[in-house]
Amino acid sequence: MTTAVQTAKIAAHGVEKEFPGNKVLEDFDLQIKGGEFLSLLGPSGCGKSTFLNILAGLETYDGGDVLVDGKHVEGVNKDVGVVFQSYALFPWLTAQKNVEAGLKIRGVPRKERRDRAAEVLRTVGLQTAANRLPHQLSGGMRQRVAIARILAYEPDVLLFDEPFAALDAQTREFLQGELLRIWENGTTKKTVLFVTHSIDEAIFLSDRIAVMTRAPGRVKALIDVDLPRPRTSESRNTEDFIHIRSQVARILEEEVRLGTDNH
Ligand SMILES: Nc1ncnc2c1ncn2[C@@H]1O[C@H](COP(=O)(O)OP(=O)(O)OP(=O)(O)O)[C@@H](O)[C@H]1O
Repeated sequence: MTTAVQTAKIAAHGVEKEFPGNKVLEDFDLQIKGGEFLSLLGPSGCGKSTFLNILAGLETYDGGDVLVDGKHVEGVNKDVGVVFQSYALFPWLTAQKNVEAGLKIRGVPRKERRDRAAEVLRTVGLQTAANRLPHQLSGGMRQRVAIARILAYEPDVLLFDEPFAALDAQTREFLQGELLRIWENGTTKKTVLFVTHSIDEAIFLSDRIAVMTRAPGRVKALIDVDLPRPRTSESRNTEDFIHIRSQVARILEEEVRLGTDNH
């Protein structure tokens, strides 16, 4: 194992994963530094979610190494926060209680649960909606509750699996900005893996983008996103942004075309 693998916050080395009759990950290598925001892009079905689930301990793997803080991932890792596309909120609990539920599982005492939930709901701009049930919230608000729920227990590592994919374009851009604000203002920078299909979303948010091959997936290219922070909606119109977009699109298109040529 190389030194880089040992010192990275997240390290995947030679990861193999096969579902029955379906090789999904093959020789998958990726290192993410502590405090880095990395997005994972790739053709549909290339194994992005599978890798994220492996990191969260929700899925097993067949070979290679997957390490967080130098330790092999074995079983569900409570120090890792995951936000999925579907909000996964308890429909019968208010926003406040949904956030508290995550803390309860971790054994946080009641008073502290209440205070911390109120604080993170403020952080995501939902203080006035704390007593509403999920069906009384918009999609964007529900996803903010899901983000608040993981922020409440302060994991070092945040994993996002297309969290904004179900939202309208305007809400999506708004929440991208909000997520960056929260991440950039955190007292300790969290390490983020963000799975998305949107090239623009990946560029706007990330320090680096990993582009995967079609299945069986491995990392095909790593692209640095050297846009200054804090980023604003203006960042999206800069020459650098547009240049990175065409670079990433070219790599992705090549992979998708190779896939169709084979069928
Ligand atoms: N639990 C499972 N059992 C069997 N096959 C699975 C399972 N989970 C995923 N797969 C298959 O593994 C492959 C990779 O799926 P995965 O969801 O990781 O891809 P993805 O890159 O996230 O795709 P998308 O971009 O379309 O969301 C797909 O062919 C999928 O059908």
